[in-house]
Amino acid sequence: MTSLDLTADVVGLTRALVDLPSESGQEALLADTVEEALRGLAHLSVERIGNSVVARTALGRPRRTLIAGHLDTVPAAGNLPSRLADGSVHGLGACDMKGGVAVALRLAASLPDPAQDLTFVFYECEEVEGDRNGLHRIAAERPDLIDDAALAILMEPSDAGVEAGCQGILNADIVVRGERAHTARAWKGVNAAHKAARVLQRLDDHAPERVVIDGLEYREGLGAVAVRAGVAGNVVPDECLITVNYRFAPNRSPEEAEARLRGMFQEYEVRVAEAVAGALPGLDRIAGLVDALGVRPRPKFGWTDVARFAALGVAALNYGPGDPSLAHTAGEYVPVAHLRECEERLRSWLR
Ligand SMILES: N[C@@H](CCC[C@H](NC(=O)CCC(=O)O)C(=O)O)C(=O)O
Repeated sequence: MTSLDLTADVVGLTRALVDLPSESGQEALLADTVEEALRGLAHLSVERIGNSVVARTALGRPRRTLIAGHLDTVPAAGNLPSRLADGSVHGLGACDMKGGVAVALRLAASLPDPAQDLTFVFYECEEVEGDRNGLHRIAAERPDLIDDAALAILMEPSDAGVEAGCQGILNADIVVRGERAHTARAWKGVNAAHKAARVLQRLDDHAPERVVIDGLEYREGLGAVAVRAGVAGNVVPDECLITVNYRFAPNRSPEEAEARLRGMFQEYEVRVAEAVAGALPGLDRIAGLVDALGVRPRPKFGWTDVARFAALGVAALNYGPGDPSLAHTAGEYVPVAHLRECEERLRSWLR
């Protein structure tokens, strides 16, 4: 098994993490490697839950801060192994979010006597359905490991600035029905794939809302991410499923988001697969760290586990290296300057 040297420079550590592939569901080797490295640090007690690793100090400080990063990545896109070019580390997960994980590991190794107690969480399956998420499992099985923090810092890519709150997600299928027929006598049937064009057009015409909360403008999004139809090459399809992904502002509940989607497609069956709340920015609760970092918070458009911490009553924010708009792209990278800046700023705040 590869060993991680947590005393090494954050750039080398980021590259080592990228070079240990860990698509969602396949994090075991990376989790083993992270666990082994953390167990070598006498000031941390380490627990393993599935393929997630939690490491905590127990110094009796009056306040505890939690720093978390997910170990998984989206599927590879010909972007391995890592490479260092133009002042950035390139490769699968470099931006989302092995750069952030490297910063957190460096902090775990280099702060034996911090001003606050610290909890580090490196977890599995963030990029997939919520019930597979490692933090979901920890919250269900060992809430004591994470619910005593006053603040949680998610090292999600946020351009080395603070992104507050996060938007909710709703995934659903819109079902378009037709009638089967032999394609040689297509006029006897109704082609559901053709009728689906009306749904796609409505989605294309839709102008997503912009919602301002605490001075931050959250941009909603609604679009098709898959279209499925087809019985056989000589059959007029009687069903077409259009899968939509709706990103809704954090002041809407999942129920409200669902009602809005159903209202927009009243004449169709809408099958909701998953609807997860976002998190309000909560700027008053994160002001201490935001002021110390000297940054102006921006809104987080992607869903992150700040929502889970908000539900647990723990104040949380996104602060990590990498441009979030590069997340999930084949060309993702993380600038070396962001890695160094995030590490240094967090270290001086925690020290
Ligand atoms: N359980 C969720 C998981 C999706 C999480 C993912 N988050 C990010 O990509 C954060 C990076 C960013 O945009 O800043 C997402 O928003 O898709 C699910 O249901 O898909």
